[in-house]
Amino acid sequence: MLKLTGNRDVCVLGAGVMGLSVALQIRQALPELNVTIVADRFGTETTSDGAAGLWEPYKLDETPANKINVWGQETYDYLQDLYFSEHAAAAGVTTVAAYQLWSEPHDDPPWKDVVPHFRYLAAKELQPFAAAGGCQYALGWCFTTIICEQRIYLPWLLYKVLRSGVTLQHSSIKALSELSGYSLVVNCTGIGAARLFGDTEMYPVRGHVIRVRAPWIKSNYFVDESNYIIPQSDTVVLGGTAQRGDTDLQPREEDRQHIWQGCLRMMPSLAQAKPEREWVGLRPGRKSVRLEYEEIETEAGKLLRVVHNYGHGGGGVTLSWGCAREVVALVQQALS
Ligand SMILES: Cc1cc2nc3c(=O)[nH]c(=O)nc-3n(C[C@H](O)[C@H](O)[C@H](O)COP(=O)(O)OP(=O)(O)OC[C@H]3O[C@@H](n4cnc5c(N)ncnc54)[C@H](O)[C@@H]3O)c2cc1C
Repeated sequence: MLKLTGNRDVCVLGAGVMGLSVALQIRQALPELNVTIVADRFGTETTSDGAAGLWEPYKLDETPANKINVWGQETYDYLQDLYFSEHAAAAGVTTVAAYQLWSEPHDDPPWKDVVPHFRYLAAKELQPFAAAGGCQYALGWCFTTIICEQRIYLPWLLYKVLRSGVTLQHSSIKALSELSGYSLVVNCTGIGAARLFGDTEMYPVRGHVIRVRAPWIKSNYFVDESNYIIPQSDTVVLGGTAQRGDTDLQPREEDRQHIWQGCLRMMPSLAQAKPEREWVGLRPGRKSVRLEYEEIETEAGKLLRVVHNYGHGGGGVTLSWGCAREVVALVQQALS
């Protein structure tokens, strides 16, 4: 039991994969707290909803490898447990073989011991990819990873959040003084943190994906962090772009061409795939993920206790459960 020094009301600001994971874990670990999720976007309007949900620490810049490995491992283990549970289908969690190919020599990924079955591809295994694309690959590796399909997982998670007693409030926060009624705020605003918290270290990383019908594609493929193929239950996600500082949410023809041509080179059978829809989202880029406690003086001169949890770039799903666990520890410390 927490010995509370203030009221029991905690606000989780944001309803993407981070906000929902945090809200649920606070209620599970600290049931004496009242939790309200405040957000101006829920469900399909969030960045999280557009993500394919592949476990892979992507575009995390200078976030220390040891942090990524701890948060990533905890999330991997949690998702793997879900996969082996009766909830796998309802939660949209599955496992896939992942193949990553590099045209130039490349360092090992720092997270290679987090995933099972990591190994380098032999020359004869690279050969079919090279033949399909009419190119040479210097290196490739494969491993088993998890897809946590966000369009299925987020509604499932929201249901669990509501069942745990969390309240939802649909509003857009313009000033931190609007939150001063809470004993603590967990900041899970993603790209929104730049404006609301004046974080100048944040930058958007624009991502364009195309979803196609190609039910014969069952594995994940990645080339040079440039093009990727991620199977989902109903479609296959083809990517992608990673344009730093670009906030244009409209799909562009040159990106469409880059995605199609790049993915076709990897997997020529995609020429038979039927395009379904496309989407552009902004990854919440930051030099390093921000997960820490801060006391902020609001515009109205009041002290606001905040636990920050944002800036997860292209790996928010991958780190979600592990980050939420660390948030809970910080909340407990701050309120004790
Ligand atoms: C094309 C693309 C593909 C991706 N694929 C993957 C993938 O396969 N695997 C992976 O791990 N990651 C992937 N990502 C990254 C992942 O989507 C993000 O890291 C993750 O969604 C961030 O989650 P979040 O909850 O922090 O932010 P969001 O989902 O953006 O949620 C932010 C929440 O904060 C709320 N908010 C913000 N400001 C305010 C305010 N002032 N007042 C009220 N509410 C506010 C918003 O309404 C929203 O509810 C991908 C991203 C893109 C763009």
